[in-house]
Amino acid sequence: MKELEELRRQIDSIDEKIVELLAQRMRIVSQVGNVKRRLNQPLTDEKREEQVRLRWMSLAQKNGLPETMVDSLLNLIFLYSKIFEINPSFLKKVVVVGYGGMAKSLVSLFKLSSHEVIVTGRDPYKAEKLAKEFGYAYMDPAQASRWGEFVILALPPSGVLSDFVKGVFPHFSGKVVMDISSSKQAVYGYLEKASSEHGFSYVSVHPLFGPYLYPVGEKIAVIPSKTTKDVDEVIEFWRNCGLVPVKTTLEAHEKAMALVQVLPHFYMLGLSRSLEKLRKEFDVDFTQFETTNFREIYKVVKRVNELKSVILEIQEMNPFSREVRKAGMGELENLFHELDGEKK
Ligand SMILES: C=C(O[C@@H]1C=C(C(=O)O)C=C[C@H]1O)C(=O)O
Repeated sequence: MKELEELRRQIDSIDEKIVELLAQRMRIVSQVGNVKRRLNQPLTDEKREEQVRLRWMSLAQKNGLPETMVDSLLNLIFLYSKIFEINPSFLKKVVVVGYGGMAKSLVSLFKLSSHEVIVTGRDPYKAEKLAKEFGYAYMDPAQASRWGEFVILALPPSGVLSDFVKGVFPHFSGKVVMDISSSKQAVYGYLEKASSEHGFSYVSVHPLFGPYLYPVGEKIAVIPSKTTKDVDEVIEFWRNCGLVPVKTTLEAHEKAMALVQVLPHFYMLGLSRSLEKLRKEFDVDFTQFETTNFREIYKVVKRVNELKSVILEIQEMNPFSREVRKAGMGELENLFHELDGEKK
């Protein structure tokens, strides 16, 4: 017991040094950012990253550490370096309307990249609670919208279409307004029209990740509209938050989501139901026998069930849903007959 405690004390003291050194590295990275801005150079320097990587690899080899470990650590360090290099003059006043999982995920990113943030929403208490968690403040929706430069509608489509948001439209004038819905069908045309009536710049975005904290390195789809003034500024903003922006069109986005969300979710819901049905029929607890593949698959099945309301909403709203589900069914049937045929 004593021996374990002593070893853990040593680990704690080393961890302290690692964190201090990382902080020191990030402070210098931030100075590099200043120099690059003065010299008008891009923040990412792939050649330099390659040199750093080679140097780490050789140091790791000398010290008996696996290359894969160095690789993962460096990927993370490079990612965060970009955030620490951010142009302070690029920092934005961001209003987050909403306090759900995705609102929280985005606020955590904004915090990481030092943007100024106000959280607002229909329920002031819930909005204030989220704001305070990250050291930010609440303002009422009208006041917040006048204060902000970027307004993020982190709401489900029903929220975007509500009278609550409609009432705030007049205060969006001159701002950049973004929705984050995964299915754009209901909201895109509506917000585009509102933006031209109320004089705001509308850009639709879709974070391609779930409601997790600090989703650095994940992708975000960016869909300009007729009223989008400066899409490059928006792309730069999301890049500076540590995300990877993917510029696209409404149609390409909906088609891609039909393949990336509608079809896999459809299969997963079907799999979930079949498993439940067969579990009863066979009277067997399959979870005791899970294999490596099954464990991964079942994790997804469970997540899909947890997010069922959002998932059903996407099934309902994506304009290509029916077509994609039909194709999916057809292929399952083909497969069924093929496999049946092989048996005979
Ligand atoms: C810090 C720099 O900026 C970026 C971050 C790097 C790093 O973390 O080592 C390396 C290259 C750049 O992409 C730099 O150019 O030195």
